[in-house]
Amino acid sequence: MNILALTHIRRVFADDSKNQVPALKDISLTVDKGEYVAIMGESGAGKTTLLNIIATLDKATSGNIMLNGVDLNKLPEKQTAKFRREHLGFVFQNFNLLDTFNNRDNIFLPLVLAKTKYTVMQQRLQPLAKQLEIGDLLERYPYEISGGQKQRVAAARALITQPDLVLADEPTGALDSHNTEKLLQLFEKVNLQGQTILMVTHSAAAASHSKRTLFIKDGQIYHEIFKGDHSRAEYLQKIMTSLAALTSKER
Ligand SMILES: Nc1ncnc2c1ncn2[C@@H]1O[C@H](COP(=O)(O)OP(=O)(O)OP(=O)(O)O)[C@@H](O)[C@H]1O
Repeated sequence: MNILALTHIRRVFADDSKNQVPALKDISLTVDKGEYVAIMGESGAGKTTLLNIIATLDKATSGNIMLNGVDLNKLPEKQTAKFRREHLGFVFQNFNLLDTFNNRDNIFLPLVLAKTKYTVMQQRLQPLAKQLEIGDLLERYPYEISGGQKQRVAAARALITQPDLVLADEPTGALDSHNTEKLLQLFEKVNLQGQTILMVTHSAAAASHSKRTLFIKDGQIYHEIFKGDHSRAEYLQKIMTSLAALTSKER
């Protein structure tokens, strides 16, 4: 069953001199429930534009987009924030935690906005905090913890609503190798538990934790590869070969 379906999505921006910039030309893709998809491509290929449209932060110029049976083109403007909160989880490169709230309240924020009972919030947090190794950090503030810890708090905030889809934009971009590995292992684990994940990354190593990698070039899907029965090392090799082809001047 697919949770996300994009059909012939185009996004054209008008730049300062009113020139048309076709950021996405004709994107069709589906993501099944329980998939873990990485999106790669050179700078300017259209990855963020694509993520913003899926995140309901931007609207396509044309084409259809369905998320869990909801036509996002028809979602009234007033309902987008609520829809985002209830159906999507976000993990960003720069964490986006609020320094005025402690870590527990940062994690609870989407549930507070959804008027969830405190006991339910606590019940959901307990196993997550254990899995993410942040149990001892909940009373501290974001500015009192490390980057890796911040990203695990942000992951808890994304996962606590049990969203249909987690959207991750360069989630390991600001992390050292140890914390990168830790976060990627966590993503793999929650994906095995059924969480659907879509992750934009510039890192082939990060993409090799996914089950499928999509390559975008000039606003179009250029190629996709599946992990299938390959080992992580073999999958990584395939990703790197595809990336080399993607970035070579002849193509
Ligand atoms: N608001 C905008 N107005 C005009 N052009 C835009 C706008 N946003 C993006 N673009 C253009 O659309 C294209 C795709 O941009 P996008 O940010 O999606 O690329 P990206 O693949 O995410 O790049 P990066 O890896 O550098 O973040 C680029 O040519 C960019 O300059």
